[in-house]
Formats: sequence, structure tokens, C-alpha cells
Amino acid sequence: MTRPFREGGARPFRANENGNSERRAQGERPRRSQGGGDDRTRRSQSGGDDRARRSEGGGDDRGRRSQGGGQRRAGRPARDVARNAAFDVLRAVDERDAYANLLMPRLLRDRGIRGRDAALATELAYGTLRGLGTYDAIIDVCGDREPDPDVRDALRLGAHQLLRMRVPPHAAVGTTVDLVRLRIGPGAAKFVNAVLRKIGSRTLEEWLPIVAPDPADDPVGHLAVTHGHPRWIVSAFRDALGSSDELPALLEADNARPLVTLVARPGRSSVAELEAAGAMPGRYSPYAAYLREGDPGQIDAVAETRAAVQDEGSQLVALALTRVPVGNGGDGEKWLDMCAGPGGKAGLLDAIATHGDLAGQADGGSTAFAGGARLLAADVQYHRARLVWETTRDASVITADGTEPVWRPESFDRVMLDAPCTGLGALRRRPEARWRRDPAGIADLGRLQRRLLGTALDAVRPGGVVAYVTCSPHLAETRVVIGDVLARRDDVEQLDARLYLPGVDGLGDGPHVQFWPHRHGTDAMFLSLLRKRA
Ligand SMILES: C[S@@+](CC[C@H](N)C(=O)[O-])C[C@H]1O[C@@H](n2cnc3c(N)ncnc32)[C@H](O)[C@@H]1O
Repeated sequence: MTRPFREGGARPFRANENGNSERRAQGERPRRSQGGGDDRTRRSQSGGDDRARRSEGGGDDRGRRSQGGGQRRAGRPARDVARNAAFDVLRAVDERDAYANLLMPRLLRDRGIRGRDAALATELAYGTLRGLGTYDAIIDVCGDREPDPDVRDALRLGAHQLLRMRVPPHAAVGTTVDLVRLRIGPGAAKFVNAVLRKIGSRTLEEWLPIVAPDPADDPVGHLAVTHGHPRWIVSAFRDALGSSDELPALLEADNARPLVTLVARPGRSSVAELEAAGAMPGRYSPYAAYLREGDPGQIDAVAETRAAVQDEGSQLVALALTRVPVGNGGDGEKWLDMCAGPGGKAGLLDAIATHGDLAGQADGGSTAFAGGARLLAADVQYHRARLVWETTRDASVITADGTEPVWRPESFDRVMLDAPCTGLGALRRRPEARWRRDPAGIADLGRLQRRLLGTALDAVRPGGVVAYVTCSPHLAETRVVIGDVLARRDDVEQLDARLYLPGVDGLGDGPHVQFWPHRHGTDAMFLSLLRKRA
């Protein structure tokens, strides 16, 4: 992973005498640090032989001999399983583009780390990754040279403990220095000690005015640094919200750990069953339940794919598609989920197709689907199609490219197009994702989204409906795509999607809807419902 907020210049800026930093320009894109080459080839901080002492690969420590060759010698730091695990995750994210939320559970399991240590390791790694942009700005002010990537990761870890966790300063500094001495070397440990002491001399609230641009001059840059988001993403969120008023609340929500949300697939499980397993009913979706603690995989209904982990916004956009009246299409309805992998929405659509929208029927909803549809779920990637097959029961699942349809035109009553997108709406779930996304990719994605929407509209029969969904609020992936496709076709009308989400407010002025983490507690899902004219 590359570093955020770095512009050219060989040395970091230092705080000037007024306590204000000479700021780096806030870069639009994360970039590799100086030198253009591989950071790993540079010499370590100490200029000495620290690297020879460094543990190999940041991997699993089990089975390796301790520093003292069997017995820990006096004066040697003890291994701190939580901080070592967090450090390994940070290194893997940086060096191998690992996904923290996939790697951390595996690493905890492999090393037998449980309970409080597991919770601490997770908070250390995820919190550090989320706040990385803010911590880097502070580290740059406090250090007198560019740290090597592994040293920077250790500094970020220390900064997170000092500035955002309730770890006492002496413990935050001491444990991080111990970790660096063990994993990197004594020279780097000295440097880290000095920088962390400077960082710990102020609170986060005191640092922010020093390292962040003045909000009066640069409101977006200010929010980017104070809320740890790349500037281009803050701009994109402001454009999608239509003003800056809610930006701080949105960015704050993005930095908070989301509740685990479950879906009880109708006819296969129920919210009551999930409640009995410790969950509480969701706010909007009649199939949602929130799990405050515990491993969802331990719940029988989840293990048996009768229920699953699924964001409430994702549930609602799928449900909305099933609630649009499409007239009588003949015998049982035919549904298509065109980009189905890994199968979250397909799992819910599959259950409703077979058993009906049982909660909607129980509420007397006149458009609640009665059941008896057949679902075809497709994904261009075999391994993702396989995941769909594993999580659905009755659907037919194929590997297919939605831009080159293998199905007959106008053969479906309802089509779900959950388009490949930047995923900017789900940043709270993947702590490092915000620093990985690249605005340069949006144009290519936009072309694919337009092509897929075109084939989705071709696939639906007259009177049928297409749900265009993204897990991104970026206008270039949402309203602009819809506007362009509608401008080129006269056989499609946009429905007011809010009508199919009764009881959910704050969805915008329509006809599309936009969910927001700070308003709804969901991912920032976008939904447009498009009907093919009869
Ligand atoms: C946003 S994800 C879909 C998430 C899924 N609907 C769910 O709820 O779990 C987008 C999916 O589109 C697939 N995809 C990308 N290009 C595609 C194409 N040309 N045809 C079909 N699927 C495609 C990707 O492999 C990815 O699985």
C-alpha cells in the first residue's frame, strides 16, 4: 500500500516556531515515498545492520527461537502477541496489498490469539489503518527524516495508541519501542522512541490545528487530515451530499466500526431465530438483525446459509426490486442477478424468489412478492460464481460476462445489476481501502457500468424492471451513469425508488435513493429503479 498525503521533497517538514507546520500540499493520490524505487531497498534508519536482525517476512512467530536463543535474556523485551499481530497486518497491507479484514482473523486463529489480546490486536491494526493519513501528517512533523516503511508502520501503531486509545503514554511508547527493537533493530528503536515522545507531548486535538490546513482556506483538505480520508474521496462525498454540512458526520461514521448486520433469509430463517442467538432486530429491513458481539459464523442459521452477514442497505435495495409491480409476465417470474458474486443479494433474492417476501405479506404490503420465481445468478469470475452457488439453494448459477449476454433479450421480469464499483460506500468495513482506491480507475469503471446497464435493460422484458445498484455514492458511478444511459434510450423510465422503501427517510429528492452510513447506519448504497416501457 502506498502512503497518503505525500508530496515531493527529500525531508519531511518540521513544526516551525509558531507551532504551525509548514504543510505538505495535500496530495490527491497516495504515492510511494521518495526515490521512485522499492522502499525496501533503502537502508534502515540506523544506517547499521538492523535489517540483519529483523524478523523474516513479518510472518508467524510461532516456532521461532526467542531472541535469546531459547531463554529470554535479562533486558530483552517480551513478545507482545497483540502488537506483533497488528504490526504484521500493517506490514502485509503495505508490502503485499493484503486485506486487513481477511488477514487478521486468519492470523489470530493461526497463532491462537483470543479474547482481549485478539480484540486489542484488531483495534490496533484497524484503527491505525483508518487513521493513517492523520498519523502520517503528525509523524512527518515530529521526525527529522523519512522513516523506512516498517518504521513508519510502527510509528503509526504508536501514534494510534497515544492519540486515540486509552493506552497510558508510557505503555504506548514502551511497548512500541520494544516491538521495534525486536522486529527491526536498536537504532530504529531509538528513533521511534524520540518521535513517539514528541507525538505524546500533545493530544490529538492539539495536533490537528498544527498539521491540518486551515478550514477557512481549505475546508476539504482540513477534513481530509482531521478525519483521515484522502482528499479526493472527501470531495466526492461532498459532491454526492450536495453540500459540506453533513461531511464531518459522514467521515466520522466511516471511521467507526460498523455493527455486524445479519439477514434472515425468508422461508429459511427468521429474525426471531437470530434474536434467540443474541442479535437484535434491524431498524429498516424486516429481515435484518444486528449482532453486537460474537462470531456470526457460530450461529447455526449462518453456518447453514439460512442466514448471512449482509449490510442492511444491501438487503433493502434487493427487497425494493422485488416490490415493484411488474404486471403479469406469464407463468412464474424470471429474475436475473447479473453481477452476483459473492452472493449477498443473490442469497436474499433466491429466498424471496422461492418463498416470497414473507415479512411484506405479513405487513399487508400489496406489492410483497408471493414467491414462485426462478433466479439466474451470474458472475464473470468463476470463483465468485462458486461462492454464489454455495450461498444460494434454488438459483441457477453460471459464470458469464454480463456485457456479452448468454441469455435471450427481454427474457427477465426483474434484473439486479449490482455493478462493479469503487466501493467508496463501504470504507468502514475495509480499514485500508480508502488509501488503495485510485480516482484514475473511475473512468474505466464508468464505461463498464454503462455497458452492463445497457445489457441489463436489454435483458428485461417490456414492463419489467432493472435495479441499478452501486456500493458507492460517487456521482460518476451513480447519477451520471443513469443520466447517460437514459439520454441514449427512449424505452426506459426511471421510477421513484423511495416508494419501495417505506419507512426509510433521508433517502434524497429521488427518483433514485442514496443510503448513508451517518443517516441510516448502512453502507452508502445507491439504487435506481428503471422500468422498460411496455
Ligand atoms: C459489487 S460486486 C457484486 C456484489 C454482489 N451482488 C453481492 O451482493 O454480494 C460486483 C461483481 O461484478 C462482477 N463483475 C464484474 N464485471 C462483470 C461482468 N462483465 N459480468 C458479470 N459480472 C461482472 C465482479 O466479479 C463482482 O463479483
